[in-house]
Amino acid sequence: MPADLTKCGGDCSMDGKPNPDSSSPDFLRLVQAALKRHRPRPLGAMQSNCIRPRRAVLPQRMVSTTPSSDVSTPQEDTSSKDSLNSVLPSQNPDAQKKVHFSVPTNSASHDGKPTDLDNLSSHMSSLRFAEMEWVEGSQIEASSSSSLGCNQQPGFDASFRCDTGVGSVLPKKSVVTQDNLQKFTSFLSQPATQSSVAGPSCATTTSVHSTSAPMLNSTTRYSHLHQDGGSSVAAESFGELNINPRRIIEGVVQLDNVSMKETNRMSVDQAEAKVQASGSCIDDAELASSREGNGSREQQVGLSKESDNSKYYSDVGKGKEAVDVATVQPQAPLPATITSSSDVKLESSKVEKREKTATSKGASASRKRTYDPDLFFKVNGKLYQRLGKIGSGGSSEVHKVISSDCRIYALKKIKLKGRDYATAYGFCQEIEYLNRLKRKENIIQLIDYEVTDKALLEEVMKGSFSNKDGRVKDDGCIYMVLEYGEIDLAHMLSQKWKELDRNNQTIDENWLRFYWQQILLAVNTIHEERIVHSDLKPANFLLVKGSLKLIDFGIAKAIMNDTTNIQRDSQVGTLSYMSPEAFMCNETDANGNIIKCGRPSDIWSLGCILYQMVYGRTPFSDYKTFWAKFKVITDPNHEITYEPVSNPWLLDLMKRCLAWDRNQRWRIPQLLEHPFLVPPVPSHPSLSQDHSCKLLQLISETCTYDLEASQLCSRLQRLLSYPVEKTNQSLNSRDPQLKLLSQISELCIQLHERLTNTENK
Ligand SMILES: Nc1ncnc2c1ncn2[C@@H]1O[C@H](COP(=O)(O)OP(=O)(O)OP(=O)(O)O)[C@@H](O)[C@H]1O
Repeated sequence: MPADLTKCGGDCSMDGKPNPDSSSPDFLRLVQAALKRHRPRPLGAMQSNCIRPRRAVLPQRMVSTTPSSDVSTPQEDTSSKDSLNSVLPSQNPDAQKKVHFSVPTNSASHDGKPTDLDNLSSHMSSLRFAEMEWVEGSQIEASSSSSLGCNQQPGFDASFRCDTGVGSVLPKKSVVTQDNLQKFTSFLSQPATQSSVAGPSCATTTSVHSTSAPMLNSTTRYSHLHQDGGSSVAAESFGELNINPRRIIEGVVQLDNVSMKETNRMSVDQAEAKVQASGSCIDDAELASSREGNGSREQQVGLSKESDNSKYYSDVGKGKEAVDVATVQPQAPLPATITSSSDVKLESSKVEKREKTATSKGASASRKRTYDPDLFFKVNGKLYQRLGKIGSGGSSEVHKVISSDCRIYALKKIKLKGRDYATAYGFCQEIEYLNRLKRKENIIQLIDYEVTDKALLEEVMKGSFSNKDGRVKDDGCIYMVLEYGEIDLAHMLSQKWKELDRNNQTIDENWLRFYWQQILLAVNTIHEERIVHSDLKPANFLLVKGSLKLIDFGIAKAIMNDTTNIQRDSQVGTLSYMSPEAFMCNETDANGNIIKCGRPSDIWSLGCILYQMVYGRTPFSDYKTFWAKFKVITDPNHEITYEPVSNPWLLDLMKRCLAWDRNQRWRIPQLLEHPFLVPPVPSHPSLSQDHSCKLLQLISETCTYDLEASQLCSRLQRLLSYPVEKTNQSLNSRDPQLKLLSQISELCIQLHERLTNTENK
């Protein structure tokens, strides 16, 4: 079974029912005991999803406000071409990044039901995954078994309320331990940020370590994020001094064998002298940056005063590493706040000088290790100290890290060695998408990245893909430095439902509205960019500074310019959130059209998320195995069960998203206008005594599920109740009176037609 597939479950035991395959009392006792030892940390703790999904992008155009067929002929705006097209899957059919499972092409009948289960079965077994591994409710087993692809870390809690597709992996320790403290102080004192000779970051990463940064009690101390998304541990205390921490951090050139205190007190001139004396390759441009960044000596003095007060800083700075000159090629452009003013000052001659240095030193020198790889990651010459593992997907490990300027990030490391080029190519596409989504506030921000296999990266960037059959031989890795998310929606939901269960309550509608709207806005952002995510689930929404942001574009796909759909070679997604068409992708439907996935597929996943937010479980959580889910989700006649809810609009909303026919599903702009989010203005209290509106009230009550009729009723109510407010003019003269009457009669006719049509259906 492919490793990715194991993550697809997402169908961990979220509904609290025992997994029949793991119900051995002894086993459960052991697992429970283990979990009890590791209580989750609340906010600030790291999480991980245990069982991962797979998923899809679309070319640039406005999102249609009307649903359109996914099986349709080209409908998209062909004029909008973008760079992503060059790496579209259809152009590179083998480039499917994450192949979870592939349902045989002929295994489904036109109505979507599997007709040749034997074929399907043999196909699936050829992929070497067993049905039992998909048993829903096996979250705990999944968490504790690497065979299920969830490498839960010790010290993490794995308790769930529902099948979020995420292992609740809250790190027991997200702060630097005393043991690591010394190493970290050394890190701060060392020339951790090297000049990346050829990269764009080289001009910006003249390294400088703030000695006054509060020590690494990062979960509690980092107080606000900068624009680049990094959580600045230092920011809080700098703020007190009314000093721009960035300028100071970037301004002080850190030297080896110079204690932190000394460095603090060192003037810019002294720093320059030291740099020159050290024979490092930090050039004038960086020193210029140093000058500019430092602001004033007074600032440094202020800074050192603060650092003097910190017991942590008294014995640091005995760095052993020399300033390292990395020769990493330019890759991700750094965000504005990371790009220092030195960028501007870099003259072309100096850039050339750097490039020469880089070339002469050779590639091997660039990655020469002068740091402890167990403690640090190096990305484009910048060191990041590990603070703890956040989680691991089928393809990656994600770590919480801190940079030398005391910002907290998430670092995603994908090992490429042994992978086929098509898969590796797909991984690189995530970078492509994240670059495309830069500065989109509801998408996690990529701060920096490095692909150690330069040839591969070059191919992705050029959009070519020649080495289709080969495997990555080198010890290649992709490193992505990402904005750090405090908690994901899966864990938030898990905690919320625990709380609700404890107090015997149901979900608070305003809570629901708040997060649902953010979810919609985030997905709208990618849909507007013609990207289909394909793996929407609670675990892929991270809370960053109180806002939900979308992550994991590992299997996202771009919609071609001339279509509304993405082309897939295999089904992708997390089972519990997968749309019927995702299960049947590339099959033929009843009309002989090829079934494709598009934005409606994401809407289905959103429906599953909303359902889970409302009920605490996903719509198909009762169906435990892969086959049971496959059968029920692909059955157009299957009726999803909806328990009663107090707000009929909420029910309506879930149904709009979970319509089996993808053409019936609402698009995001419509969902954003749905009455659940934008409730109709309630009638004025006096209206209840107003007999003229009684009829409308009665009609409203009988057409709860008819959005259009309800809206017509409320418009009529408003016109009748507040005619002046509506017309914005006096009704004393005949003209406005007649105008109003004609408006009312028009609405009455529309309502009449609507109700007649509904009756006749
Ligand atoms: N920026 C981030 N901040 C905090 N946590 C993150 C961040 N990015 C990812 N994570 C966490 O790390 C884990 C793995 O991340 P991600 O889903 O991106 O990996 P992946 O390998 O692409 O997963 P898969 O391939 O299985 O879908 C998840 O639990 C996620 O919550």
